[in-house]
Amino acid sequence: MDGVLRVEEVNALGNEQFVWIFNNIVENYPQVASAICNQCPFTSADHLADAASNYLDLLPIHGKEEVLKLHPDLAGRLADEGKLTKDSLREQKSAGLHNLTPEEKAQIKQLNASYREKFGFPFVICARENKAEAILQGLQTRLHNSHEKELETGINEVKKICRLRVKDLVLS
Ligand SMILES: NC(=O)N[C@H]1NC(=O)NC1=O
Repeated sequence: MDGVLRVEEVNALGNEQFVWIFNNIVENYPQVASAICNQCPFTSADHLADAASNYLDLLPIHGKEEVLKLHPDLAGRLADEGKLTKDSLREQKSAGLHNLTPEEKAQIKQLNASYREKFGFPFVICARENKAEAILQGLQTRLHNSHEKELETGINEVKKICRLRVKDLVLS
């Protein structure tokens, strides 16, 4: 499902339509779409994703933490309850997180809880670029990082997720 709109079509959208279409390029954070819609015309899907990335980079520390907090845990409660956004559901499935063994599931839940307790925001990784095993490995490794390093790493992962979501919506 790569690309539904040509960039010319994106540039012809009104602000409201733009925000409606790109509302979840950052999970549960339509503010990014509102903030970049007046940067039209875009030359490509990557140009639009760059605008979203720049917006995220310019957020103050607290704003970055808030963005991370809007992400559901991987293989967490919302997944168990069928309450993920359709984007997150697809991403988590692509990493094979719906096929974890009970032991792996218990392990990821425990690591997610330790991570959240240490940093105050959830562990975020681009699930489409990783398989379950790499995610578990990443969680274990990243738990040892500093708060500053994880804020930066988490936001970089949000940018990767965002770029792939933009490319789902815009022909590239
Ligand atoms: N916690 C976390 O990383 N969640 C995100 N990752 C991803 O690829 N989609 C998500 O919802």
